[in-house]
Amino acid sequence: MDATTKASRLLPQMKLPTSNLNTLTNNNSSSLVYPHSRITAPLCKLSHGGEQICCQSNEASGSHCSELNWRKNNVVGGLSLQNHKDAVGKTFSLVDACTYPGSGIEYSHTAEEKIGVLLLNLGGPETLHDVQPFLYNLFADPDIIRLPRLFRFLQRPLAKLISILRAPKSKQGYAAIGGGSPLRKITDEQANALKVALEAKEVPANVYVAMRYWHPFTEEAVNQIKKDGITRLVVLPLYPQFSISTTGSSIRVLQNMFRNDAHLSGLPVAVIQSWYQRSGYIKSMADLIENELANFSEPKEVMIFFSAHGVPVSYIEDAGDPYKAQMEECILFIMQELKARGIKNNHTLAYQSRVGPVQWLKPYTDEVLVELGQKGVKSLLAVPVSFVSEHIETLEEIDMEYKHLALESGISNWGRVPALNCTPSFISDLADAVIEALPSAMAMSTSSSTSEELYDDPMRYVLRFFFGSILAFVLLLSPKAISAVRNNIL
Ligand SMILES: C=CC1=C(C)c2cc3[nH]c(cc4nc(cc5[nH]c(cc1n2)c(C)c5CCC(=O)O)C(CCC(=O)O)=C4C)c(C)c3C=C
Ligand SMILES: [Fe+2]
Repeated sequence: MDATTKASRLLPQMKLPTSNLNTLTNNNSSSLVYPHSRITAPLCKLSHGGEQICCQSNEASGSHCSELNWRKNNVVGGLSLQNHKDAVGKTFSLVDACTYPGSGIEYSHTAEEKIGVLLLNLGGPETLHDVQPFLYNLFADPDIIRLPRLFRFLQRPLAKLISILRAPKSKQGYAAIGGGSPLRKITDEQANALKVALEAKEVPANVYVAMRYWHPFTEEAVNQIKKDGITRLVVLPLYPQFSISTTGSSIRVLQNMFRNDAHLSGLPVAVIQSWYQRSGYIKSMADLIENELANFSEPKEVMIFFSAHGVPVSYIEDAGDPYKAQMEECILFIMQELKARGIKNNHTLAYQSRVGPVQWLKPYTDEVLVELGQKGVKSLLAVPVSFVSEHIETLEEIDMEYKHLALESGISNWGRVPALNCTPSFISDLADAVIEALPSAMAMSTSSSTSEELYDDPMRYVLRFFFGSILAFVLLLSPKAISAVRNNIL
């Protein structure tokens, strides 16, 4: 059987399964311990303006959502529908647990089918010269600095100000890890490995990388997808857990691009929102932890210290970001897997990398490290858990700053689990996630406006930028403001 025929076999030509539990276990995964990825098809699952445009909203709470039932029966007790408020303050909905459309949509595979996989990632500065413009892109994102509607016009001037003020500190960090972020190189390697893994599973696909804040930007990737004539697309964020600030932000950008493009809005797309619950990911993480524990002289005495990237508390409490809940669930699954292997170490979860004056998710990694040292913990294994590549926060913050702090606090044996990067079992599981998502792909429908449109009118933008700049300039000149910013933001 040739590869295209095999791919066509995987893409059902009949009505897609709806409420039959077996349909969910009828995939490549040999284990039934953990549920599969959370998939949205199409991009229109994220709606704006309180307008309910979630194609599966009824199914999510009803009998169509077989994965939900299965999840409930297997540890998780999953959410069926999550309501978040995006940066624009409007509600959008994510169908969280429905794998299949279940709406009687038929799909016929043809030999001309060209499958694309779009990997979403953050991006990082490649040189020290890139640091400030990279930070500007990050802080100009309304999903990263969530200003009230009234102050939205300040977004870009504020981004400029904060990026200039933070750049020296960030540059120090990037200088310490060799003068730039390794993210592009590692993500490209993951993309290549994923392509090879898909080919090995006889599902040939082009794999694209779309970075949110640095090259290759989402626009570049999407243009290439159009040029290549991709006919079915799976969007796969390289973040295991969903956050408004990461996957949510990238999907918002994609939505805007797809909505405004006749070709793209007709392209069948499936979005994998989160995949921390996949057995392949959980087992790969458990493998890494098990390997590192073996390097300690007394492995059973080691505290397993999960360190996740933080988000401001308001994301969880006001905007309904599922990030914290998903993170806790993810840790639970990894620890269950370790227990099943006879590894019963103590563990804890803390949040790192806070920026700015607001409250971030607690407990904070630096504070917990000091407390553990004071309590007499002697051996500690740090496990970065919100990201799957090495990056500044593993290589500099954990390996340098936190290690130093831990040793100073009395923890004498320090270890750190490497990021998954191109670990074969992990890449193979991502390939399975893509294959499982393929039948869900649907064309997006047109939806309502977002904050980006604010900037569509050049005159409005110029006026806002002008007044915003004056305000930022006044702020910049105020010594009080400078010391407040220096103490809190940097
Ligand atoms: C799941 C991962 C991440 C979440 C959630 C997240 C939220 C978030 N981040 C900032 C601010 C910064 N992040 C920076 C770098 C950075 N962030 C992540 C991941 C998440 N961010 C990664 C992987 C990286 C590193 C990229 C690299 O170059 O290697 C930075 C820049 C570095 C620095 O100056 O510390 C900032 C700033 C906010 C405000 C936020 C949630 C609102
Ligand atoms: Fe970050």
